[in-house]
Amino acid sequence: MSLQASRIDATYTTLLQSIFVTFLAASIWSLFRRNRKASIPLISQLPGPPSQSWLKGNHEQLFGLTDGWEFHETLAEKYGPAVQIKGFFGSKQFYTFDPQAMHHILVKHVFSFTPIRTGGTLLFGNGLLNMSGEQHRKQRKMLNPVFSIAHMRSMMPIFYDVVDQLETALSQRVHSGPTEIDLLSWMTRTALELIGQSGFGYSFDNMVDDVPKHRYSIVIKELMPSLARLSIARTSIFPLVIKFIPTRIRTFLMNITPWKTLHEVRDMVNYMHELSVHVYQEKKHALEQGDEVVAMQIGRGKDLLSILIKDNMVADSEDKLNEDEIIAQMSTFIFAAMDTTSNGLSRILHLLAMHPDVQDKMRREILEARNRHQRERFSYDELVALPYLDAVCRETLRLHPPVTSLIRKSDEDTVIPVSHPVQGKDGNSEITEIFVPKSTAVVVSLLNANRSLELWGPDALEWKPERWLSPLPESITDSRIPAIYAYLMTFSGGSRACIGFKFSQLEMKVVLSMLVEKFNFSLAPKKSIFWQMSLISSPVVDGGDGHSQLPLIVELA
Ligand code: HEM
Repeated sequence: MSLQASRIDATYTTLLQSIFVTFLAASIWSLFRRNRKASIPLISQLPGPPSQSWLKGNHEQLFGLTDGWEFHETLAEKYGPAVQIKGFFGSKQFYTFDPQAMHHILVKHVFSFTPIRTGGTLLFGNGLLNMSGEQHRKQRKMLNPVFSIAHMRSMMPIFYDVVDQLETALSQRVHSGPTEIDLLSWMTRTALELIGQSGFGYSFDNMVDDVPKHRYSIVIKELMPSLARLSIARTSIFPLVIKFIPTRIRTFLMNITPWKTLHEVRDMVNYMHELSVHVYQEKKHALEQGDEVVAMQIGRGKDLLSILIKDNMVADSEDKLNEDEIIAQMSTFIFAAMDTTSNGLSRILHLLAMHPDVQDKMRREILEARNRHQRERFSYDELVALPYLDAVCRETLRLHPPVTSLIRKSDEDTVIPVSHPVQGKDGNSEITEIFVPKSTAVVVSLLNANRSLELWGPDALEWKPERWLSPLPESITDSRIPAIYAYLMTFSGGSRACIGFKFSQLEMKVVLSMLVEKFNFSLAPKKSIFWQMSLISSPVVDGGDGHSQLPLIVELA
């Protein structure tokens, strides 16, 4: 054999050996993974409540208007932080408030879990709430700075102007003595006006009329009930239609479908979109005319939209958002900001009415600070430095998060770890991670995370603002809970966490500091208030007609 032939032979043998070794390693790895996968506990091995029916599973209990609270409490008490619940048609769902599992779902693998939304892109276009992956990252990059503390500070005058109008409206209604007022309605008007003026430099409401007259205020109130009437078509048929049928054919089909509610929703969505386009065009036009013109507008150029348009103009081309994306943020912000904040604020007012001692203490703190600073309007720093006001806000957002659960769908097979071993439903096994197959619904309970006895201590279910005036227990500070704010899951965590949480905090503090100083709030006789659980929890009168309201007695303090 020639030297060259034997070299070729040796190379050939080495190549074959390498292929064999690689193949062997891959087979062992795949066998190991398969065995590991097979040995990872499944959702069905987790403890959980019995299903109400094969068709609906635990769905109605999970979002039950009246019994939802009890159901969530039972889940935490009886089954712990990693639970098996049932969805439609016997499907298995994973319910959790375990810190490590939440970290996996909301932070580490955030884009492998798609949010299941009420209206999705149909309602709010390509706004932040509906984006995922790279597109979401790009929008967040442009929008995060818009919500900076510096911008919140510069919005203070707009906040005060709106709340001044609220204060005047309430004063006029109580000048002749204690009067029953539906404060939810006023908090909703205030929240819409605040996001209108400081979000887009646009006024929706003069805050004078008994009921708001602007069509947007009416539409935004009617939208959710109308969507609810679209029922199962909204969650099961519409996503498929959006995915597979082009927009033009979709619109044609929608127009010829003889369904009144569908047409009403179409008209509302079109109207909201047209208004957003109109506001955007006006803002852009004003910005082109220069700072002097902008300064004369409602937002004085300090509103979120003006800041976003200006930032977007000078952004690198790969970071720039297109016009549709900017316009879509307007409905997104209104939807995300209005009912969350107004119900949060209403909850605080309700609790203050139930606890006059807390209300008095808060009023004393505000009056003392007013004397100390000798000014009609607190500066940003003075306002956020009021400890008791802060404690009342935090404690209410802890015990009563307006959004109680987040619902996600897993986009791939995944293994979710938990912080502490969970006892399997057989009573013997200790589960430290759970195999969650692709397309499984995952429910993150913000409510139970905030109320966990293990994390917050034995008094976790009590409303105690004082807990925030001394150091929190190590069980919560060391828990590695993935919260964006004060160890509370109220605003979620990770890169999809609430972008408006500072805005909302500020809004609450401006409203409370002005109202509690001026007015006294007490419970209306013979009207017991019940908070119903839905997408965003809201108050109703027990035994009433079921419409959301918060009647309280208001009088000058
Ligand atoms: C008490 C008031 C509020 C609460 C409890 C709240 C709660 C939340 C929660 C839990 C999320 C996460 C939703 C999810 O991942 O499925 C979220 C997201 C969001 N919130 Fe808030 N929010 C409040 C106020 C606001 C305000 C005032 C704004 C705007 C000015 C706002 C804008 C948004 C936006 C745009 C998102 C989507 C963020 C993203 O996907 O990147 N929120 N909010």
